[in-house]
Amino acid sequence: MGQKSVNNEKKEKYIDIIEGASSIVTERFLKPWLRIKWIFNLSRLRELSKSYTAAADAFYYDVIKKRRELFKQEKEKHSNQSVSDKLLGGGLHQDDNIDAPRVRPAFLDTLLNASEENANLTDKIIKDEVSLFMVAGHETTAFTFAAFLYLIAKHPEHQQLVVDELYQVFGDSNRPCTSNDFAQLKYLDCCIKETLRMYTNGPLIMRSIPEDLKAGNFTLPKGMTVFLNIHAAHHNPDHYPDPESFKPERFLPENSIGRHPYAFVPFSAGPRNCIGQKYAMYELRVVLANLLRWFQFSVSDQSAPLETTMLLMLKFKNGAHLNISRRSNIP
Ligand code: HEM
Repeated sequence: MGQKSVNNEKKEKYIDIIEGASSIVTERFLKPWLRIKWIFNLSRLRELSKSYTAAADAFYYDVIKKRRELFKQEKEKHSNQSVSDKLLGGGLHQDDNIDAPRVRPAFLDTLLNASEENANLTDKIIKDEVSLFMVAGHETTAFTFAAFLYLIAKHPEHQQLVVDELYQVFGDSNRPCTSNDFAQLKYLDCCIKETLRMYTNGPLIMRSIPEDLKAGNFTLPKGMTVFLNIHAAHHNPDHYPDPESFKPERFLPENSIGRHPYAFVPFSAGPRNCIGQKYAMYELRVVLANLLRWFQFSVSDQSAPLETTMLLMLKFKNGAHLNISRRSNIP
């Protein structure tokens, strides 16, 4: 959002708010009668939900206010130049190289800039967008990083294959990984995909049906809300034999021939799929490539179970505990 990181106290408060709000959404997932408005309003969750929403809104409005102030200051400083040119780095195009060292506009800056010309883009709308992106963009990638590192730590033979691949691409150089390297990082990609399959962060999504829909022998009536179980699709032995095992090689091109296009949908599919998919994959590849070049990951106890829980999204109950050491071959 173009913000320097907030202090720890604020960060912890924000995490508490999001976890509290997520637990209410999860409870309404699991107890469908709580999705009936008047029943929900009679429950203890209503007041709790209102207080979380108020606290979260205050946090987001504060982020927007501070950024808007900066916008104003910049405008006054460079009154004969467009604010966006100064604050956003200027002259950006969709197809600019993402690795180029020029300043790219933060998402919030783009919205603030647009709101200067369009009064319909109110702070409330901006707040809704900021909150959606903060929640959808943080937890998801953080969880996937943790799951990947856990799996790779538990399976040193696969970790070695990724490290060998990285060595082939980077050798002893310490230049950073960029999108130009992605085509050569095939096994890393397989491991990321296998992580997204095994630990699908959004295991259940919901859709409202706009018209009667035939599904096998059933007709689902128009207006019904259905759950789509992505976790189940990702663990279907017809598509993924031995589904509970970590086998990144399933995603090698030669082993993916004939797999149903919707058998792997960690970012969902269709018009409301994940808008951050491309960015998330970019972030995962760059960060994980760099981490594995410098550090080695292992687990102390191979047999220790890794418990997960659902709090709107999938989470580790007690974290994923890893041993990390520097690689000896660092130039
Ligand atoms: C590993 C990382 C990620 C995973 C697994 C993931 C997964 C998903 C899934 C499954 C959905 C669809 C939910 C549905 O169909 O109801 C979704 C939606 C969304 N994601 Fe992601 N996501 C990730 C990263 C990100 C990032 C980094 C951003 C933003 C920078 C982001 C922004 C969004 C937004 C805004 C939506 C809502 C789109 C809409 O409703 O039209 N996601 N994500």
